[in-house]
Amino acid sequence: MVVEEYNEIARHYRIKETVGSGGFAKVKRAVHLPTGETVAIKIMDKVALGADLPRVKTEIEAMKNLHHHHICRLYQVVETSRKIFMVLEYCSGGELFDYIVQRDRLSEIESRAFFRQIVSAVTYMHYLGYAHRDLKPENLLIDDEQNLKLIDFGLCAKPKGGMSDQLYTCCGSPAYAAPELIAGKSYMGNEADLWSMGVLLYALLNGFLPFDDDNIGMLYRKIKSGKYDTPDWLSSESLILLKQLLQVDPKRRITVDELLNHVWITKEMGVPVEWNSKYQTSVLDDDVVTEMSVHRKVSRETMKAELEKWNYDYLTAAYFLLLKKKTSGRPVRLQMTLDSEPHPVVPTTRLLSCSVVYKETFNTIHATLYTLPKIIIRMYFSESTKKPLRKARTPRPGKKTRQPLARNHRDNSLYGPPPSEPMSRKNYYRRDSDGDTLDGDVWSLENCFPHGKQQCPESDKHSWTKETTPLKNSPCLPFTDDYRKSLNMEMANYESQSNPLSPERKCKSVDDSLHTAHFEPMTPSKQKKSRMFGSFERGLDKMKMILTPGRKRLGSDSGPRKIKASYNVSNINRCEAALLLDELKRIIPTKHMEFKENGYVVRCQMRDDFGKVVLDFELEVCHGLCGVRRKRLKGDAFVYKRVCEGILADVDS
Ligand SMILES: Nc1ncnc2c1ncn2[C@@H]1O[C@H](COP(=O)(O)OP(=O)(O)OP(=O)(O)O)[C@@H](O)[C@H]1O
Repeated sequence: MVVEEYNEIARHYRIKETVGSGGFAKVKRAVHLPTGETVAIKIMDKVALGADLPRVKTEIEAMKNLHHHHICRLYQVVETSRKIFMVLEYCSGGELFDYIVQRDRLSEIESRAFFRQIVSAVTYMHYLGYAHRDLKPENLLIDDEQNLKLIDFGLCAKPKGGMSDQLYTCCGSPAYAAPELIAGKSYMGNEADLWSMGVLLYALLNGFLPFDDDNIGMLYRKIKSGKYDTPDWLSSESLILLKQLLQVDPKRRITVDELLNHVWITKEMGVPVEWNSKYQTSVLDDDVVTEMSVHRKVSRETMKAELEKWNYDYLTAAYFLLLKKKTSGRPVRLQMTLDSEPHPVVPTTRLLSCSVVYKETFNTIHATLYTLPKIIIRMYFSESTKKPLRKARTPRPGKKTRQPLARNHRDNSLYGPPPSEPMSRKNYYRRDSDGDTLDGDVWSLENCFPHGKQQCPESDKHSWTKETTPLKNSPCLPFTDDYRKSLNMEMANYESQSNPLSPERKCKSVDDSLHTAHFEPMTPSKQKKSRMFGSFERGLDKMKMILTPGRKRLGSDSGPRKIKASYNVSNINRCEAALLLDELKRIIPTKHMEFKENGYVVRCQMRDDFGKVVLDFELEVCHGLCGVRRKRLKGDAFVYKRVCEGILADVDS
């Protein structure tokens, strides 16, 4: 039963809303019940991961070794027969990308404050022998104290021979990729990271990318040339540092050691970047151990011995979260007893990190007793709207299949009607990422490196499945009320998610980046090429709508939501919500996107020619000054930005 997949995690966490999703995962906010602390839970489906499962292992292993105040902390890992849950430090401030979007570009002072944190995290990683290989503003989250936390270690590499070892796998996001990497040469992970940091710094200071082009070939040429615009507002020190970072010859590129003390980095602060971790893991905290031992009714020594196993189980999570409370000056108190008794998870594989002993003992008993699911599972699609599904093209294992270059073409057939091959109910459930009727081989984290050798897997070895859209004939189907309710449901809502986790690739190899070439070129008038994000905001600002009173929206009797100003809300003057919504709905299909409407929320999805959802975001018309809340759920941030700009430019025209 699907329910069982969540039992283990539900013992200690109350799951809340989805806060993001990537190629691999859906990320939910959750509350850790024993401490009351908020966490993020990254949920991955093993079948959907397929051959990318080793990347998850890479990420978990790296996060277990990396303990730094600017690296997102891993608290717990739960592996069930079909799911992997990573419980992570929650970053409430969103992505650095969105932060820049809101501000057009950052001041030099603010850029420096953020960049120092990035330098600190990356230097720490490099000293521990790790290269991140996917540094970009989407992978830097902001916590509630405005500190950056680096995430997404699925592509990181820890060369056996240390940083001097050459790497060969071409991965990461193309706009941030170093010239030696896109040239297909061997490269050094740390040098490639420094190039990406140059791109990042440029984006912070300017609000657009140094190398950008709709055409991937052209983008590569620009990167290899190392030539970029230097706007007037850049100080001479900034220009020097950018030049040192964006050196085409990796051997002439600045090193992290030089960076720590760089004149731009230390300007106005006077001190070099402190890269040593502020976290202490070699000695356990006495107060936390005492609190936990009292609750577990064991001696402090026993408690210490359990914690020192660093199993990344519920005990590790409780330890880290109590420690977090302590460091932020709050009482080190558990609000409920730490329950060691497992729920009846019936894993086909051993958990990666949880104590296996108790699981094996109790699983047998509970598997027998546990018959009634505790929660109701809803399917939000009614029969009439259930989408016909089909299996997407399945690249043959072993055969390296690249995403077709055709994505470069601006050919509508790429977005043509989704394949209509119907899928049986059985198959429907079979491919549901949160479903329990999936069959076939399910790998575990333990057996995903059969030869004990970590490889960057060829992500194209998936058996892709896709969900065709009910929008084929009708571009505007409202969500049902059930779905609306389900948005607020906690456990029961997993089955009713509108967008089951799709097995999108994690490794955005350079060829993969052709996703970015999907979009119509902007006409000169629409092209605000020099700006990375601002046009989106401006486009919204310029929307003028005619006032029409009192129109009601399906499923939104109460009208648009009132939302406070936030980093992802754009205010628009002089408009009426209903008309703004109509206009958005008119424009979105012209961008070859599907959408679903739920009240004043329009969820937009774009698929590639395999039918895979490559971009997924929400636009919500809000009340007040009339604003649009935007939320990227999935897909490349720059593609998202371009699509949104395109929509708004059309609304504006
Ligand atoms: N710890 C966190 N706190 C808050 N939000 C988070 C956290 N981790 C991830 N997210 C959100 O979820 C999104 C997806 O997470 P992540 O990048 O780890 O998933 P992924 O499947 O590995 O993504 P990708 O395909 O980009 O590699 C992030 O971009 C971010 O918006």
